[in-house]
Amino acid sequence: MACALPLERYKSSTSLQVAPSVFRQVRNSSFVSWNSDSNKKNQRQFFVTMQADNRVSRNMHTSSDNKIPHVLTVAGSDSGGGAGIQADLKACAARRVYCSTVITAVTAQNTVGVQGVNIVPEDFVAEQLRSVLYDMHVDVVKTGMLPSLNIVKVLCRSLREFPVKALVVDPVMVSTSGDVLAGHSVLAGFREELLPMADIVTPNIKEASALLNNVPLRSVSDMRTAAKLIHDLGPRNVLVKGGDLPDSLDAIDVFFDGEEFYELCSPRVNTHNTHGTGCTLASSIAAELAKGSSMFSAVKLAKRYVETALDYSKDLFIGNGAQGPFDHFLALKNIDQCCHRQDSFNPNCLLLYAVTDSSMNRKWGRSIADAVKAAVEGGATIVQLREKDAETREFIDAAKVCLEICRSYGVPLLINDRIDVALACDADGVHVGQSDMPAHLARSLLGPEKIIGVSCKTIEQAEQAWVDGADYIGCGGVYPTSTKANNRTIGLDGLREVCQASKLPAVAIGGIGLSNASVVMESVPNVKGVAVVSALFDRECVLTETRNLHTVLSEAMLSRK
Ligand SMILES: Cc1ncc(COP(=O)(O)OP(=O)(O)O)c(N)n1
Ligand SMILES: Cc1ncsc1CCOP(=O)(O)O
Ligand SMILES: [Mg+2]
Repeated sequence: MACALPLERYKSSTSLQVAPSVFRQVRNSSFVSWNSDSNKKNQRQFFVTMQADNRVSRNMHTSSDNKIPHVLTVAGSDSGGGAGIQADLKACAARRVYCSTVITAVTAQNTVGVQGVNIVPEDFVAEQLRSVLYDMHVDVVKTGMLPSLNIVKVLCRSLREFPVKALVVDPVMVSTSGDVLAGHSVLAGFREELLPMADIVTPNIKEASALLNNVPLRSVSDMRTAAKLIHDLGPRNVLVKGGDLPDSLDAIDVFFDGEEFYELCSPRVNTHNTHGTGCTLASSIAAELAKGSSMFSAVKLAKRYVETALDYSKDLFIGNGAQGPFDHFLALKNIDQCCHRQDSFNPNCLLLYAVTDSSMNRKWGRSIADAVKAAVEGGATIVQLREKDAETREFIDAAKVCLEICRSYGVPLLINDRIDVALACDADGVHVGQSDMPAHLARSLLGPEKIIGVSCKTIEQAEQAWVDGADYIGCGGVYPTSTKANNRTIGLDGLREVCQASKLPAVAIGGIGLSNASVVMESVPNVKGVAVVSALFDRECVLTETRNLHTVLSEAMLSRK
């Protein structure tokens, strides 16, 4: 029976003294070393002590402010470093999540194929699981290669003993080179034990077919049927990956949450460096879940990350085989800057969205930087540089200065229309309209971390923005405006209709200012904020106008609660 022990007892308990020697013996000997009597004794002593101290150690972990999201991967090792445990470790590190590992098999593998597989005895898989789960607080477990039915059973037993926040199952069966990694008997374990426990399962076309007694999958419609049938086996969500679907220009994955189907479409990256994409995707989903994302955002973020990494690595040359690995860290080339940027988009920053205008600044004799500084000092929560007639070089220079100002206030800075300028100054993102660069292309150029907003007047456009990987929509013009010529006004009703249907957070734009901001916030409950040009920048004092608008919006938010 587990019991709570005082901290002093924990500190001096034998677990801390026994553990290192136990681990040394494991490292210096073969897997069967546990058969010796003395090791068995040590092992027993180790876990009896760990069990007794379990509550104390868990309390220590959960109370810590420095807790880092933690994924445990249960998978096989790939000596080539592209897939398996190695891909999982890299993906989690790139997504800034701690990753512990339970190795189920050691493969001799490279970019040509799998030359050998050594399955770890199930007792020792159980041993590794105990070592991690007794000691550490694991948020999410992700599974990859589970080469025997007994290993599946051992894992399920551990998961019942140590429930985690989420279980991500990548039902690895065949390597990219076509080598079999899990025999037929494992399928029964997946169907009967593991899948019913899974929060998501991520089969590719071949794996989905194998899980369903080899039904052929040839189209997106077949993938939908398969997703539904796999869902019937028990997992809460299913992602059928369509990368291998023949005759398709785009890569289409089908996500099914038990109620709705979503087709996640992305342009196919033309590269041979795809070894490890399945492992990386599943680990990245696990990482996002560990950080607290909902399932659907975790899937979208993970897909976005994998697509970006593939695109960055398309010309990489590692190994002479047909399918090379990709570089999980290239997207983080600018790792220092990434570290002090916000981790992911926070929709609350849409509350007071200040959009600059060069002609207004000229009229009032201000530089872009002066206008931006006054707006962020006054409480703008996000800034967009909308400099329609600026020269490119001038625009980049001004954007760099504005970025420094915004970063010092922790306010994101986006660039209107100009993806090139956003890249050149490393802005936090872009805002694009229906006739600008499509959001999915902007995403592939900017990478997974940047914020992308899309102007939408219709439900269909909002749906497309979401499919394209945007973070928010700008919806309007709500009221008539003279800032944007020939812009159709959609009114409060149009705003409400689009916002209610949108899966992305929305900000209202067009003719909004002090006099009507609270009406907008009150009449459209799920609008996140207002984007404003003239009410801030076509005024004598930008600071005062922003402060006043901030007060109005804060009050509107309070009255929503
Ligand atoms: C937040 C926000 N929403 C909408 C727009 C308009 O963008 P677009 O339709 O591309 O028109 P231009 O601003 O480029 O004239 C926006 N800029 N910001
Ligand atoms: C850029 C834009 N997109 C739709 S309306 C609009 C202009 C908003 O400007 P203002 O806040 O001055 O009405
Ligand atoms: Mg535009």
